[in-house]
Amino acid sequence: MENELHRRDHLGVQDFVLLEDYKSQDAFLNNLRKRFEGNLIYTYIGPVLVSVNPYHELDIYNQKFIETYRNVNFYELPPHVFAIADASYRSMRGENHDQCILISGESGAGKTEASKKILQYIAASSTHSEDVERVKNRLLQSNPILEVG
Ligand SMILES: Nc1ncnc2c1ncn2[C@@H]1O[C@H](COP(=O)(O)OP(=O)(O)OP(=O)(O)O)[C@@H](O)[C@H]1O
Repeated sequence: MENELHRRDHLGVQDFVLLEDYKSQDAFLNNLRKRFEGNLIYTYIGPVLVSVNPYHELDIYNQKFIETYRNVNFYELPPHVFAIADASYRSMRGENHDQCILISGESGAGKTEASKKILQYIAASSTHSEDVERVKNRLLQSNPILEVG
C-alpha cells in the first residue's frame, strides 16, 4: 500500500517548501493545480496541510488508508489528513497532553469534512476499553453539531 501511495502521488511537489521558486505565488498555485488535477488534494507546507475541496468522493479514507497512516512518521507518506490526525493522536498519548488541530478556510472549503475524517481516524485508531468506546461514540455523535456550525 505504501508503494502504491507513493506511485500515485507523483505530481508536483508534496511539500511547498520543496518548490524551487517557493516565494512565487504562481509557482504555488501551479503546484496546487497540477496536484488537484490528478486528484491529489493534499499538499504540505512543512507541518501544515493544505487541502483543496474535490467536491466528489475520493477513495482515500477507507480502512486500508487508516492502517497505512497509523504510527508512520509524518513525512514518510504522501500528504493526508490522516497523517495530521495520527501525529496529533500520538503526541497526545506520548506527551499525555491535550492536542489541537486548527482547521481554517472559507465557507465550503471542506473544514467540516476534514474534522469528520480526523474523528473517523481517531475513532478507528483508539483502543477498545469501555471508557474509550464511550468517548469515541460521543465524538462521532458530534458530527451533526459540526454540520450546523
Ligand atoms: N475531502 C472531501 N471529499 C469529498 N467531498 C468533500 C470533501 N471536503 C468537502 N467536500 C464536499 O464539500 C462540501 C462542503 O464541505 P464542508 O461542509 O466541509 O465545508 P465547510 O468548510 O465546513 O463549510 P462552512 O464553513 O460553510 O460550514 C461537503 O458537503 C462535501 O460535499
